[in-house]
Amino acid sequence: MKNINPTTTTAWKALEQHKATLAQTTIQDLFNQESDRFSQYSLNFNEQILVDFSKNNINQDTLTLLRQLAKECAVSEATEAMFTGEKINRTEDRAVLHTALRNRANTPVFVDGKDVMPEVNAVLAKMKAFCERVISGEWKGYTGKAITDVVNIGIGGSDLGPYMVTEALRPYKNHLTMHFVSNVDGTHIAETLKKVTPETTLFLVASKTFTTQETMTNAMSARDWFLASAKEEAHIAKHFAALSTNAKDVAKFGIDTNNMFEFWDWVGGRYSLWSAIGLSIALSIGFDNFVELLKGAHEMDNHFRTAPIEKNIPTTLALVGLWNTNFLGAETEAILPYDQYLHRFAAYFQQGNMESNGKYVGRDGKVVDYQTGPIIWGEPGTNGQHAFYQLIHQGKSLIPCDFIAPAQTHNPLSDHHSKLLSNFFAQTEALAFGKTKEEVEAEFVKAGKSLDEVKEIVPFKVFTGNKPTNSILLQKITPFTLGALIAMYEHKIFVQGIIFNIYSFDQWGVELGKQLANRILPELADNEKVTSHDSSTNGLINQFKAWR
Ligand SMILES: O=P(O)(O)OC[C@H]1O[C@@](O)(CO)[C@@H](O)[C@@H]1O
Repeated sequence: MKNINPTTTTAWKALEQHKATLAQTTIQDLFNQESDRFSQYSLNFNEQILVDFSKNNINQDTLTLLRQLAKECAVSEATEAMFTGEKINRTEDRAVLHTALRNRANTPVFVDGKDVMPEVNAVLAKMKAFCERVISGEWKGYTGKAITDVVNIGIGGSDLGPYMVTEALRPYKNHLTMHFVSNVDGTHIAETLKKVTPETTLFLVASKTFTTQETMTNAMSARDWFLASAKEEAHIAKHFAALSTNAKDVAKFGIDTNNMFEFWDWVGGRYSLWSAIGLSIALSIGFDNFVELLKGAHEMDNHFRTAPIEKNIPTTLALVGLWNTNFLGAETEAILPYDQYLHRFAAYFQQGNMESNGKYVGRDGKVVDYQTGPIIWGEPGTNGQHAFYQLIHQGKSLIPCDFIAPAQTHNPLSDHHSKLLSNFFAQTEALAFGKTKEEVEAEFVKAGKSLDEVKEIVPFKVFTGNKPTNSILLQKITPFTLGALIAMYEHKIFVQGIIFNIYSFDQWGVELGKQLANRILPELADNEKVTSHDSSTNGLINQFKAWR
Protein backbone atom coordinates (compact mmCIF):
# COMPACT_ATOMS: atom_id res chain seq x y z
CA MET A 1 0.00 0.00 0.00
CA LYS A 2 1.41 3.40 -0.96
CA ASN A 3 2.34 5.99 1.62
CA ILE A 4 1.04 9.30 0.33
CA ASN A 5 0.45 12.40 2.44
CA PRO A 6 -2.80 13.65 0.87
CA THR A 7 -1.96 17.31 1.45
CA THR A 8 1.02 17.00 -0.87
CA THR A 9 -1.14 15.92 -3.81
CA THR A 10 -2.06 18.22 -6.66
CA ALA A 11 -5.72 17.51 -6.04
CA TRP A 12 -5.60 18.52 -2.37
CA LYS A 13 -3.95 21.83 -3.23
CA ALA A 14 -6.50 22.40 -6.00
CA LEU A 15 -9.32 21.62 -3.56
CA GLU A 16 -7.97 24.24 -1.18
CA GLN A 17 -8.20 26.77 -4.05
CA HIS A 18 -11.57 25.43 -5.10
CA LYS A 19 -12.92 25.92 -1.58
CA ALA A 20 -12.38 29.65 -1.96
CA THR A 21 -14.36 29.77 -5.19
CA LEU A 22 -17.32 28.07 -3.50
CA ALA A 23 -17.12 30.01 -0.23
CA GLN A 24 -19.88 32.44 -1.17
CA THR A 25 -22.06 29.83 -2.89
CA THR A 26 -24.88 28.24 -0.92
CA ILE A 27 -26.67 24.97 -1.50
CA GLN A 28 -29.62 27.12 -2.58
CA ASP A 29 -27.41 28.78 -5.19
CA LEU A 30 -26.24 25.39 -6.43
CA PHE A 31 -29.82 24.20 -6.85
CA ASN A 32 -30.69 27.43 -8.66
CA GLN A 33 -27.75 26.87 -11.01
CA GLU A 34 -28.45 23.19 -11.70
CA SER A 35 -32.14 22.41 -12.13
CA ASP A 36 -31.47 18.69 -12.50
CA ARG A 37 -29.15 18.59 -9.53
CA PHE A 38 -30.90 15.60 -7.97
CA SER A 39 -30.24 13.37 -10.98
CA GLN A 40 -26.63 14.56 -11.23
CA TYR A 41 -25.86 13.99 -7.55
CA SER A 42 -27.61 10.78 -6.66
CA LEU A 43 -26.71 7.13 -7.16
CA ASN A 44 -28.74 3.95 -7.09
CA PHE A 45 -27.70 0.55 -5.76
CA ASN A 46 -29.50 -2.49 -7.13
CA GLU A 47 -32.74 -0.50 -7.50
CA GLN A 48 -33.03 -0.92 -3.73
CA ILE A 49 -30.95 1.89 -2.22
CA LEU A 50 -31.02 5.51 -3.43
CA VAL A 51 -28.17 7.73 -2.23
CA ASP A 52 -28.86 11.44 -2.73
CA PHE A 53 -25.82 13.59 -2.00
CA SER A 54 -27.13 16.68 -3.88
CA LYS A 55 -27.73 18.67 -0.68
CA ASN A 56 -23.99 19.22 -0.13
CA ASN A 57 -21.88 22.29 -0.89
CA ILE A 58 -20.33 20.67 -3.97
CA ASN A 59 -20.47 21.08 -7.70
CA GLN A 60 -19.06 19.02 -10.57
CA ASP A 61 -15.65 20.66 -10.19
CA THR A 62 -15.59 19.63 -6.55
CA LEU A 63 -16.37 16.04 -7.47
CA THR A 64 -13.77 16.03 -10.23
CA LEU A 65 -11.07 17.21 -7.85
CA LEU A 66 -12.15 14.82 -5.10
CA ARG A 67 -12.02 11.92 -7.54
CA GLN A 68 -8.59 13.07 -8.61
CA LEU A 69 -7.59 13.01 -4.94
CA ALA A 70 -8.76 9.40 -4.65
CA LYS A 71 -6.70 8.50 -7.69
CA GLU A 72 -3.59 10.32 -6.48
CA CYS A 73 -3.93 8.52 -3.14
CA ALA A 74 -4.12 5.17 -4.96
CA VAL A 75 -7.50 4.18 -3.53
CA SER A 76 -8.12 1.60 -6.27
CA GLU A 77 -4.81 -0.11 -5.68
CA ALA A 78 -5.44 -0.16 -1.93
CA THR A 79 -8.89 -1.64 -2.54
CA GLU A 80 -7.46 -4.49 -4.57
CA ALA A 81 -4.80 -5.01 -1.91
CA MET A 82 -7.50 -5.43 0.71
CA PHE A 83 -9.73 -7.76 -1.30
CA THR A 84 -6.79 -9.95 -2.33
CA GLY A 85 -5.47 -10.56 1.16
CA GLU A 86 -2.44 -8.28 1.24
CA LYS A 87 -1.43 -7.60 4.84
CA ILE A 88 -2.60 -3.99 4.79
CA ASN A 89 -3.04 -4.02 8.58
CA ARG A 90 0.70 -3.43 8.77
CA THR A 91 1.11 -2.72 12.51
CA GLU A 92 -0.46 -6.09 13.32
CA ASP A 93 0.92 -7.80 10.19
CA ARG A 94 -2.54 -9.02 9.19
CA ALA A 95 -4.72 -9.12 6.14
CA VAL A 96 -8.13 -7.43 6.28
CA LEU A 97 -10.68 -9.84 4.85
CA HIS A 98 -14.13 -9.28 6.30
CA THR A 99 -15.07 -9.32 2.61
CA ALA A 100 -14.03 -12.99 2.39
CA LEU A 101 -16.56 -13.85 5.11
CA ARG A 102 -19.37 -12.82 2.77
CA ASN A 103 -17.73 -13.91 -0.47
CA ARG A 104 -20.80 -15.69 -1.81
CA ALA A 105 -19.09 -16.17 -5.19
CA ASN A 106 -16.70 -18.46 -3.30
CA THR A 107 -13.78 -17.33 -5.44
CA PRO A 108 -10.48 -18.22 -3.79
CA VAL A 109 -9.03 -15.66 -1.38
CA PHE A 110 -5.44 -16.27 -0.34
CA VAL A 111 -3.74 -15.46 2.95
CA ASP A 112 -0.10 -16.59 3.18
CA GLY A 113 -0.62 -18.67 0.06
CA LYS A 114 -3.64 -20.54 1.44
CA ASP A 115 -7.21 -20.15 0.18
CA VAL A 116 -9.28 -19.21 3.24
CA MET A 117 -12.66 -19.96 1.68
CA PRO A 118 -12.82 -23.66 2.67
CA GLU A 119 -12.51 -22.75 6.37
CA VAL A 120 -14.92 -19.83 6.00
CA ASN A 121 -17.46 -22.19 4.48
CA ALA A 122 -16.79 -24.85 7.11
CA VAL A 123 -17.63 -22.42 9.91
CA LEU A 124 -20.75 -21.25 8.06
CA ALA A 125 -21.85 -24.88 7.73
CA LYS A 126 -21.24 -25.43 11.44
CA MET A 127 -23.24 -22.29 12.26
CA LYS A 128 -26.09 -23.45 10.03
CA ALA A 129 -26.27 -26.87 11.68
CA PHE A 130 -26.11 -25.35 15.15
CA CYS A 131 -28.84 -22.81 14.37
CA GLU A 132 -31.13 -25.47 12.97
CA ARG A 133 -30.73 -27.60 16.09
CA VAL A 134 -31.30 -24.73 18.52
CA ILE A 135 -34.15 -23.09 16.61
CA SER A 136 -35.97 -26.38 16.00
CA GLY A 137 -35.74 -27.34 19.67
CA GLU A 138 -33.65 -30.39 18.90
CA TRP A 139 -30.83 -28.93 21.01
CA LYS A 140 -31.78 -29.60 24.63
CA GLY A 141 -30.52 -28.11 27.85
CA TYR A 142 -29.39 -30.12 30.86
CA THR A 143 -32.96 -30.82 31.99
CA GLY A 144 -34.09 -31.83 28.49
CA LYS A 145 -35.82 -28.57 27.67
CA ALA A 146 -35.35 -26.62 24.44
CA ILE A 147 -33.50 -23.29 24.43
CA THR A 148 -35.74 -20.22 24.69
CA ASP A 149 -33.20 -17.46 25.41
CA VAL A 150 -29.79 -16.65 23.96
CA VAL A 151 -27.39 -14.36 25.84
CA ASN A 152 -24.55 -12.93 23.77
CA ILE A 153 -21.69 -11.91 26.07
CA GLY A 154 -19.26 -9.66 24.25
CA ILE A 155 -18.21 -6.04 23.89
CA GLY A 156 -17.22 -3.69 21.09
CA GLY A 157 -17.24 -5.51 17.79
CA SER A 158 -18.34 -8.68 19.60
CA ASP A 159 -21.51 -6.95 20.74
CA LEU A 160 -22.38 -3.86 18.72
CA GLY A 161 -22.77 -5.58 15.36
CA PRO A 162 -24.83 -8.56 16.53
CA TYR A 163 -26.99 -6.30 18.69
CA MET A 164 -27.53 -3.70 15.98
CA VAL A 165 -28.39 -6.27 13.32
CA THR A 166 -30.73 -8.37 15.48
CA GLU A 167 -32.54 -5.17 16.43
CA ALA A 168 -32.63 -3.89 12.85
CA LEU A 169 -34.03 -7.20 11.64
CA ARG A 170 -36.54 -7.82 14.42
CA PRO A 171 -39.28 -8.28 11.78
CA TYR A 172 -37.43 -11.45 10.75
CA LYS A 173 -36.85 -12.87 14.22
CA ASN A 174 -38.13 -16.24 15.46
CA HIS A 175 -39.26 -17.38 18.94
CA LEU A 176 -35.82 -17.11 20.52
CA THR A 177 -35.36 -14.14 22.86
CA MET A 178 -31.99 -12.47 22.40
CA HIS A 179 -30.09 -10.69 25.15
CA PHE A 180 -26.83 -8.76 24.88
CA VAL A 181 -24.49 -8.26 27.81
CA SER A 182 -21.37 -6.16 27.32
CA ASN A 183 -20.56 -3.78 30.20
CA VAL A 184 -18.37 -5.03 33.05
CA ASP A 185 -20.78 -3.12 35.34
CA GLY A 186 -22.41 -6.00 37.22
CA THR A 187 -25.76 -4.38 36.58
CA HIS A 188 -25.66 -5.46 32.96
CA ILE A 189 -25.34 -9.19 33.61
CA ALA A 190 -27.44 -9.03 36.79
CA GLU A 191 -30.42 -7.43 35.08
CA THR A 192 -30.16 -9.90 32.19
CA LEU A 193 -29.98 -12.99 34.39
CA LYS A 194 -33.21 -11.89 36.08
CA LYS A 195 -34.95 -12.43 32.74
CA VAL A 196 -33.74 -15.96 31.95
CA THR A 197 -33.69 -19.44 33.49
CA PRO A 198 -30.58 -21.67 33.51
CA GLU A 199 -32.21 -24.74 31.94
CA THR A 200 -33.42 -22.93 28.79
CA THR A 201 -30.63 -20.40 28.26
CA LEU A 202 -27.73 -20.58 25.82
CA PHE A 203 -24.75 -18.31 26.45
CA LEU A 204 -22.55 -17.23 23.55
CA VAL A 205 -19.18 -15.99 24.78
CA ALA A 206 -18.14 -13.73 21.92
CA SER A 207 -14.56 -12.59 21.99
CA LYS A 208 -12.00 -12.56 19.23
CA THR A 209 -9.12 -12.66 21.74
CA PHE A 210 -10.99 -14.43 24.55
CA THR A 211 -9.05 -12.24 26.96
CA THR A 212 -11.18 -9.09 27.12
CA GLN A 213 -11.72 -8.23 30.79
CA GLU A 214 -15.39 -7.31 30.49
CA THR A 215 -16.33 -10.37 28.50
CA MET A 216 -14.38 -12.84 30.62
CA THR A 217 -15.78 -11.34 33.82
CA ASN A 218 -19.35 -11.49 32.53
CA ALA A 219 -18.80 -15.01 31.20
CA MET A 220 -17.49 -16.22 34.56
CA SER A 221 -20.47 -14.67 36.34
CA ALA A 222 -22.83 -16.34 33.89
CA ARG A 223 -21.00 -19.63 34.42
CA ASP A 224 -21.27 -19.31 38.22
CA TRP A 225 -24.95 -18.42 37.96
CA PHE A 226 -25.57 -21.40 35.70
CA LEU A 227 -23.65 -23.88 37.87
CA ALA A 228 -25.50 -22.69 40.97
CA SER A 229 -28.53 -24.41 39.43
CA ALA A 230 -27.03 -27.04 37.15
CA LYS A 231 -24.34 -28.09 39.68
CA GLU A 232 -22.36 -30.28 37.25
CA GLU A 233 -19.66 -28.79 35.01
CA ALA A 234 -20.61 -31.39 32.40
CA HIS A 235 -23.79 -29.41 31.75
CA ILE A 236 -21.81 -26.36 30.59
CA ALA A 237 -21.39 -27.90 27.14
CA LYS A 238 -25.16 -27.70 26.59
CA HIS A 239 -25.44 -24.05 27.52
CA PHE A 240 -22.20 -22.30 26.54
CA ALA A 241 -20.65 -21.75 23.14
CA ALA A 242 -17.63 -19.65 22.22
CA LEU A 243 -17.09 -17.40 19.23
CA SER A 244 -13.37 -16.77 19.06
CA THR A 245 -9.99 -17.10 17.38
CA ASN A 246 -8.45 -18.40 20.60
CA ALA A 247 -9.17 -22.14 21.03
CA LYS A 248 -6.65 -22.48 23.87
CA ASP A 249 -8.36 -20.02 26.18
CA VAL A 250 -11.80 -21.26 25.16
CA ALA A 251 -10.85 -24.74 26.37
CA LYS A 252 -9.29 -23.25 29.52
CA PHE A 253 -12.59 -21.53 30.28
CA GLY A 254 -14.28 -24.91 30.12
CA ILE A 255 -16.22 -24.60 26.91
CA ASP A 256 -16.23 -27.66 24.70
CA THR A 257 -14.24 -26.71 21.62
CA ASN A 258 -16.92 -28.56 19.61
CA ASN A 259 -19.07 -25.61 20.67
CA MET A 260 -16.46 -23.17 19.48
CA PHE A 261 -17.14 -21.24 16.27
CA GLU A 262 -13.85 -19.94 15.08
CA PHE A 263 -12.79 -16.94 13.08
CA TRP A 264 -9.41 -15.59 12.16
CA ASP A 265 -6.98 -12.80 12.90
CA TRP A 266 -7.68 -11.26 9.50
CA VAL A 267 -11.16 -10.38 10.77
CA GLY A 268 -11.15 -7.09 12.65
CA GLY A 269 -13.41 -6.96 15.70
CA ARG A 270 -15.46 -4.05 14.34
CA TYR A 271 -15.81 -5.87 11.02
CA SER A 272 -16.70 -9.27 12.50
CA LEU A 273 -20.51 -9.52 12.46
CA TRP A 274 -20.19 -11.47 9.17
CA SER A 275 -18.13 -14.12 10.98
CA ALA A 276 -18.95 -16.52 13.82
CA ILE A 277 -19.54 -13.38 15.88
CA GLY A 278 -22.77 -13.19 13.90
CA LEU A 279 -24.05 -16.46 15.40
CA SER A 280 -26.56 -14.59 17.56
CA ILE A 281 -27.88 -12.92 14.40
CA ALA A 282 -28.29 -16.27 12.66
CA LEU A 283 -30.00 -17.73 15.74
CA SER A 284 -32.37 -14.77 15.89
CA ILE A 285 -33.41 -14.49 12.22
CA GLY A 286 -32.50 -17.95 10.95
CA PHE A 287 -29.45 -18.98 8.98
CA ASP A 288 -31.07 -18.37 5.58
CA ASN A 289 -31.70 -14.74 6.48
CA PHE A 290 -28.14 -14.48 7.77
CA VAL A 291 -26.98 -15.61 4.33
CA GLU A 292 -29.16 -12.90 2.79
CA LEU A 293 -27.30 -10.39 4.97
CA LEU A 294 -24.02 -11.77 3.63
CA LYS A 295 -25.34 -11.60 0.07
CA GLY A 296 -26.27 -7.93 0.42
CA ALA A 297 -22.81 -7.09 1.71
CA HIS A 298 -21.23 -9.16 -1.06
CA GLU A 299 -23.19 -7.28 -3.72
CA MET A 300 -22.01 -4.00 -2.25
CA ASP A 301 -18.46 -5.38 -2.21
CA ASN A 302 -18.76 -6.12 -5.93
CA HIS A 303 -20.15 -2.66 -6.56
CA PHE A 304 -17.35 -1.02 -4.59
CA ARG A 305 -14.70 -3.10 -6.33
CA THR A 306 -15.96 -2.68 -9.89
CA ALA A 307 -18.11 0.46 -10.26
CA PRO A 308 -16.38 3.39 -11.97
CA ILE A 309 -15.52 6.13 -9.50
CA GLU A 310 -18.30 8.38 -10.81
CA LYS A 311 -20.87 5.70 -9.92
CA ASN A 312 -19.10 4.31 -6.88
CA ILE A 313 -21.34 4.86 -3.87
CA PRO A 314 -18.92 4.19 -0.96
CA THR A 315 -16.19 6.21 -2.67
CA THR A 316 -18.57 9.09 -3.35
CA LEU A 317 -19.76 9.17 0.26
CA ALA A 318 -16.15 9.00 1.42
CA LEU A 319 -15.09 11.91 -0.80
CA VAL A 320 -18.08 14.13 0.01
CA GLY A 321 -17.57 13.36 3.70
CA LEU A 322 -13.89 14.26 3.44
CA TRP A 323 -14.80 17.52 1.70
CA ASN A 324 -17.12 18.38 4.63
CA THR A 325 -14.57 17.53 7.33
CA ASN A 326 -11.19 18.39 5.84
CA PHE A 327 -12.18 21.39 3.74
CA LEU A 328 -15.36 22.82 5.26
CA GLY A 329 -14.29 22.16 8.86
CA ALA A 330 -16.91 19.73 10.15
CA GLU A 331 -15.63 17.66 13.06
CA THR A 332 -18.59 15.34 13.50
CA GLU A 333 -21.02 13.42 11.35
CA ALA A 334 -24.55 12.54 12.46
CA ILE A 335 -26.20 9.30 11.37
CA LEU A 336 -29.95 9.76 11.69
CA PRO A 337 -31.96 6.65 10.80
CA TYR A 338 -35.67 7.31 10.38
CA ASP A 339 -36.43 3.76 11.43
CA GLN A 340 -36.79 2.69 15.05
CA TYR A 341 -35.39 -0.77 14.34
CA LEU A 342 -32.12 0.96 13.36
CA HIS A 343 -31.82 2.55 16.81
CA ARG A 344 -28.33 1.06 17.32
CA PHE A 345 -27.03 1.89 13.84
CA ALA A 346 -25.20 5.09 14.78
CA ALA A 347 -23.68 3.42 17.85
CA TYR A 348 -22.38 0.62 15.64
CA PHE A 349 -20.59 3.04 13.37
CA GLN A 350 -19.18 4.97 16.29
CA GLN A 351 -16.88 1.99 16.69
CA GLY A 352 -16.76 1.26 12.96
CA ASN A 353 -15.57 4.74 12.02
CA MET A 354 -13.93 6.17 15.12
CA GLU A 355 -11.94 3.04 16.04
CA SER A 356 -10.83 2.74 12.40
CA ASN A 357 -9.95 6.34 11.58
CA GLY A 358 -9.48 8.02 14.96
CA LYS A 359 -5.71 8.07 14.41
CA TYR A 360 -3.15 10.91 14.51
CA VAL A 361 -0.10 9.05 13.20
CA GLY A 362 0.18 8.40 9.47
CA ARG A 363 1.38 5.27 7.71
CA ASP A 364 4.82 6.89 7.61
CA GLY A 365 4.93 6.92 11.43
CA LYS A 366 4.72 10.70 11.54
CA VAL A 367 2.03 12.88 13.17
CA VAL A 368 -0.40 14.05 10.48
CA ASP A 369 -1.24 17.74 10.19
CA TYR A 370 -4.84 17.36 9.02
CA GLN A 371 -8.11 16.09 10.42
CA THR A 372 -8.68 12.32 10.26
CA GLY A 373 -11.80 10.39 11.33
CA PRO A 374 -14.91 12.40 12.28
CA ILE A 375 -16.84 12.01 15.54
CA ILE A 376 -19.84 9.84 14.78
CA TRP A 377 -23.10 10.24 16.67
CA GLY A 378 -26.83 10.08 16.13
CA GLU A 379 -30.20 8.85 17.21
CA PRO A 380 -33.27 7.68 15.28
CA GLY A 381 -35.61 10.22 13.74
CA THR A 382 -38.00 11.69 14.64
CA ASN A 383 -36.67 11.58 18.25
CA GLY A 384 -33.54 13.57 17.43
CA GLN A 385 -35.74 16.42 16.20
CA HIS A 386 -36.92 16.89 19.76
CA ALA A 387 -33.47 16.68 21.27
CA PHE A 388 -30.54 18.10 19.26
CA TYR A 389 -31.78 19.35 15.90
CA GLN A 390 -31.89 22.89 17.28
CA LEU A 391 -28.09 22.98 17.17
CA ILE A 392 -27.91 21.34 13.75
CA HIS A 393 -30.29 23.95 12.33
CA GLN A 394 -29.21 27.09 14.20
CA GLY A 395 -25.96 26.29 15.98
CA LYS A 396 -22.48 27.47 15.01
CA SER A 397 -21.15 23.97 14.25
CA LEU A 398 -21.22 22.45 10.79
CA ILE A 399 -22.71 18.98 11.21
CA PRO A 400 -23.10 16.92 8.04
CA CYS A 401 -25.93 14.43 8.52
CA ASP A 402 -26.80 11.13 6.91
CA PHE A 403 -30.56 10.70 6.87
CA ILE A 404 -31.59 7.08 6.34
CA ALA A 405 -35.14 5.78 5.80
CA PRO A 406 -37.06 2.85 4.32
CA ALA A 407 -39.78 3.54 1.74
CA GLN A 408 -41.68 0.52 3.03
CA THR A 409 -42.30 -0.02 6.72
CA HIS A 410 -42.62 -3.39 8.43
CA ASN A 411 -45.42 -1.89 10.55
CA PRO A 412 -48.00 -0.18 8.29
CA LEU A 413 -49.99 1.23 11.19
CA SER A 414 -52.38 4.11 10.44
CA ASP A 415 -50.46 7.07 8.92
CA HIS A 416 -47.34 6.65 11.06
CA HIS A 417 -45.02 5.92 8.16
CA SER A 418 -46.21 8.88 6.08
CA LYS A 419 -45.63 11.15 9.06
CA LEU A 420 -42.18 9.64 9.68
CA LEU A 421 -41.18 10.05 6.04
CA SER A 422 -42.63 13.56 5.78
CA ASN A 423 -40.23 14.51 8.57
CA PHE A 424 -37.37 12.65 6.85
CA PHE A 425 -37.92 14.67 3.67
CA ALA A 426 -38.63 17.97 5.45
CA GLN A 427 -35.49 17.96 7.59
CA THR A 428 -32.99 17.81 4.74
CA GLU A 429 -35.04 20.42 2.85
CA ALA A 430 -35.00 22.74 5.87
CA LEU A 431 -31.31 22.15 6.52
CA ALA A 432 -30.39 22.84 2.90
CA PHE A 433 -32.60 25.85 2.16
CA GLY A 434 -33.48 27.35 5.56
CA LYS A 435 -35.87 30.25 5.94
CA THR A 436 -34.85 33.84 5.03
CA LYS A 437 -35.56 37.00 7.01
CA GLU A 438 -37.97 38.03 4.29
CA GLU A 439 -39.84 34.74 4.54
CA VAL A 440 -40.09 35.08 8.32
CA GLU A 441 -41.43 38.62 8.02
CA ALA A 442 -43.92 37.60 5.33
CA GLU A 443 -45.27 34.88 7.65
CA PHE A 444 -45.78 37.43 10.42
CA VAL A 445 -47.49 39.88 8.04
CA LYS A 446 -49.73 37.10 6.79
CA ALA A 447 -50.66 36.43 10.39
CA GLY A 448 -51.69 40.08 10.76
CA LYS A 449 -48.61 41.36 12.54
CA SER A 450 -46.81 44.61 11.69
CA LEU A 451 -43.08 44.38 10.93
CA ASP A 452 -42.46 46.95 13.62
CA GLU A 453 -44.01 44.81 16.34
CA VAL A 454 -42.10 41.68 15.29
CA LYS A 455 -38.71 43.16 14.39
CA GLU A 456 -37.10 41.92 17.66
CA ILE A 457 -38.16 38.29 17.28
CA VAL A 458 -37.43 37.95 13.55
CA PRO A 459 -33.66 37.24 13.85
CA PHE A 460 -34.33 34.24 16.10
CA LYS A 461 -36.62 32.66 13.53
CA VAL A 462 -34.28 32.92 10.56
CA PHE A 463 -32.68 29.64 9.37
CA THR A 464 -29.46 30.10 7.40
CA GLY A 465 -29.84 26.69 5.77
CA ASN A 466 -26.77 25.67 3.77
CA LYS A 467 -26.31 22.64 6.05
CA PRO A 468 -25.05 19.58 4.19
CA THR A 469 -26.91 16.27 4.29
CA ASN A 470 -27.03 12.94 2.48
CA SER A 471 -30.36 11.16 2.07
CA ILE A 472 -30.21 7.37 1.90
CA LEU A 473 -33.58 5.88 0.96
CA LEU A 474 -33.94 2.10 1.06
CA GLN A 475 -36.88 0.39 -0.61
CA LYS A 476 -37.24 -1.75 2.53
CA ILE A 477 -34.90 -2.81 5.32
CA THR A 478 -34.34 -6.50 4.66
CA PRO A 479 -31.36 -8.72 5.52
CA PHE A 480 -30.06 -8.09 1.99
CA THR A 481 -30.38 -4.31 1.99
CA LEU A 482 -29.07 -4.03 5.55
CA GLY A 483 -26.01 -6.05 4.58
CA ALA A 484 -25.44 -3.75 1.63
CA LEU A 485 -25.93 -0.63 3.77
CA ILE A 486 -23.42 -1.78 6.40
CA ALA A 487 -20.85 -2.73 3.75
CA MET A 488 -21.40 0.64 2.08
CA TYR A 489 -20.37 2.42 5.28
CA GLU A 490 -17.45 0.01 5.86
CA HIS A 491 -16.02 0.85 2.44
CA LYS A 492 -16.63 4.58 2.92
CA ILE A 493 -14.51 4.36 6.08
CA PHE A 494 -11.86 2.35 4.23
CA VAL A 495 -11.55 4.91 1.42
CA GLN A 496 -11.23 7.78 3.89
CA GLY A 497 -8.56 5.89 5.82
CA ILE A 498 -6.56 5.35 2.65
CA ILE A 499 -6.72 9.03 1.76
CA PHE A 500 -5.90 10.02 5.37
CA ASN A 501 -2.81 7.81 4.93
CA ILE A 502 -3.51 6.04 8.24
CA TYR A 503 -3.87 2.41 9.29
CA SER A 504 -7.61 1.83 9.73
CA PHE A 505 -7.55 -1.71 11.04
CA ASP A 506 -5.58 -1.60 14.28
CA GLN A 507 -6.70 0.04 17.53
CA TRP A 508 -3.69 0.79 19.68
CA GLY A 509 -5.60 3.69 21.21
CA VAL A 510 -7.71 1.37 23.36
CA GLU A 511 -4.68 -0.15 25.11
CA LEU A 512 -3.47 2.54 27.55
CA GLY A 513 -6.75 2.79 29.44
CA LYS A 514 -6.84 -0.97 29.89
CA GLN A 515 -3.22 -0.97 31.03
CA LEU A 516 -3.81 1.71 33.68
CA ALA A 517 -7.05 0.08 34.85
CA ASN A 518 -5.17 -3.17 35.38
CA ARG A 519 -2.67 -1.20 37.51
CA ILE A 520 -5.40 0.43 39.59
CA LEU A 521 -7.56 -2.67 40.07
CA PRO A 522 -5.32 -4.24 42.76
CA GLU A 523 -5.09 -0.87 44.56
CA LEU A 524 -8.86 -1.08 45.12
CA ALA A 525 -8.59 -4.39 46.94
CA ASP A 526 -8.03 -2.78 50.35
CA ASN A 527 -8.77 0.49 52.13
CA GLU A 528 -5.19 1.77 52.20
CA LYS A 529 -4.72 5.36 51.05
CA VAL A 530 -3.43 5.51 47.50
CA THR A 531 -0.55 7.85 46.68
CA SER A 532 0.89 6.27 43.54
CA HIS A 533 -0.87 8.56 41.03
CA ASP A 534 -1.37 12.25 40.36
CA SER A 535 -3.32 14.15 43.02
CA SER A 536 -6.58 13.93 41.06
CA THR A 537 -6.49 10.18 40.52
CA ASN A 538 -5.30 9.62 44.09
CA GLY A 539 -8.06 11.91 45.37
CA LEU A 540 -10.77 10.17 43.39
CA ILE A 541 -9.64 6.69 44.39
CA ASN A 542 -9.36 7.62 48.06
CA GLN A 543 -12.81 9.26 48.08
CA PHE A 544 -14.20 6.11 46.43
CA LYS A 545 -12.64 4.03 49.19
CA ALA A 546 -14.08 6.32 51.84
CA TRP A 547 -17.55 6.16 50.40
CA ARG A 548 -17.94 2.53 49.32
O1 LIG B 1 -13.71 -9.51 20.62
P1 LIG B 1 -12.71 -9.12 21.67
O2 LIG B 1 -11.34 -9.67 21.42
O3 LIG B 1 -13.25 -9.45 23.04
O4 LIG B 1 -12.54 -7.50 21.59
C1 LIG B 1 -13.67 -6.72 21.90
C2 LIG B 1 -13.39 -5.30 21.47
O5 LIG B 1 -12.30 -4.74 22.19
C3 LIG B 1 -11.65 -3.75 21.39
O6 LIG B 1 -11.74 -2.53 22.03
C4 LIG B 1 -10.19 -4.12 21.17
O7 LIG B 1 -9.61 -4.27 22.44
C5 LIG B 1 -12.40 -3.74 20.06
O8 LIG B 1 -11.59 -3.47 18.98
C6 LIG B 1 -13.00 -5.11 20.01
O9 LIG B 1 -14.10 -5.19 19.14
